[in-house]
Amino acid sequence: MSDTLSAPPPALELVDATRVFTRRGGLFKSAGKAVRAVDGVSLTIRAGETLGLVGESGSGKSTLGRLALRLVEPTSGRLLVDGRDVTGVSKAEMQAMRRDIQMVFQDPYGSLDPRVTIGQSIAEPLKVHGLWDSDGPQKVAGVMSLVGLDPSHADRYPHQFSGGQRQRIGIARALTLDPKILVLDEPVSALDVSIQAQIINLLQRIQRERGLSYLFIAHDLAVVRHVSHRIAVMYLGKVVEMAERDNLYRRPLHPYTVSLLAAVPIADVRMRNRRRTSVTMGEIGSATNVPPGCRFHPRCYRARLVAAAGGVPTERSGDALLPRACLIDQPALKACGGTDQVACHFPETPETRSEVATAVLQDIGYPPIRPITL
Ligand SMILES: Nc1ncnc2c1ncn2[C@@H]1O[C@H](COP(=O)(O)OP(=O)(O)OP(=O)(O)O)[C@@H](O)[C@H]1O
Repeated sequence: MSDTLSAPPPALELVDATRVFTRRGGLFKSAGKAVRAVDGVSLTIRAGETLGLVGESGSGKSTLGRLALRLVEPTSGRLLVDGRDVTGVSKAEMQAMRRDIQMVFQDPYGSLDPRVTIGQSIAEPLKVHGLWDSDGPQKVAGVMSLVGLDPSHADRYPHQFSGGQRQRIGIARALTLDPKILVLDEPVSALDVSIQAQIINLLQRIQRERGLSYLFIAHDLAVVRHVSHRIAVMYLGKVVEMAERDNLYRRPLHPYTVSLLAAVPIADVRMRNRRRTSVTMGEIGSATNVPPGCRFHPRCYRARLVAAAGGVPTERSGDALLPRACLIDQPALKACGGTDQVACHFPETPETRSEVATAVLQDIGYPPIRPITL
């Protein structure tokens, strides 16, 4: 059977989704400037799968998660749920559709009213959606048991629970309406490692039992590797690489992914002795002043490798000599914002396959980037 026939149907699709914010607040230099928090992102979450979403702080992950629920409205682009275009539907229709997509936040304490019992909090979505009836208490007890909470504790208050238990309450709340999709925004980041494992096991068990789809947003690459079927990597509003989990970790193609996975300073070939230096990664670029061309180019070790090896037209940008193609917008750069596993636009040059490139990649613990045809 072909992949197309056997692949599970899409549960959620974002098509060319963009969200632009205008910074408020006169005190900051960036005030009044536009931030393209999500910039032309297309992705699909298939039924029953976990799509991991990684990237540094400020890369647009939370905004993308909120776009999926239309908690923030897209500036442009489309949102499809179960194949149905819900981009332009009314607020009331969208509210009804939210039964199918729910969100779990990093800080469940922040989203739980300290004056309200956890039973009432878990029941709230049923009440908001007009679904509270005589079966309500049983549903609340059922969902509490599902997440490993004792239903007899329904009349307790949030402060009477530990961090891990509060995250279970947050998950129970999200499950009350029996959704098909959960957007999990850093759901374990605030928890101790041992508790993280329990919550992840819980989420995986619920996914198996209920066939849920997850968009799992996280900084922690080890956690994302553990939970995801596929992974999307975001940088300054763009998805720069998306791949099956094992492909991404074994053979990252985008220099940003390589740098993220390496998470160690990368050898800078400009230094003849290849001494370790952190210049390659540096800080994430400015969201209000996105670099032209490939937006990762100011931090890209590979652009420097190519420029250092010669043979391509180069240009000076700041303190670095970089391939001109990295600095200008051209159709080939689309590969950097593509939706399948993609590389930057230099995969086929001899320079990227040079001994130096190989040495650098080995140095940071990854096999050389294999050439692909764009
Ligand atoms: N409501 C808003 N108004 C203005 N700018 C915003 C707003 N929300 C997000 N941004 C900006 O959009 C960009 C992406 O932010 P977002 O929170 O989506 O990133 P993130 O990858 O989730 O980061 P983090 O991991 O820190 O949550 C940032 O530059 C942020 O400052």
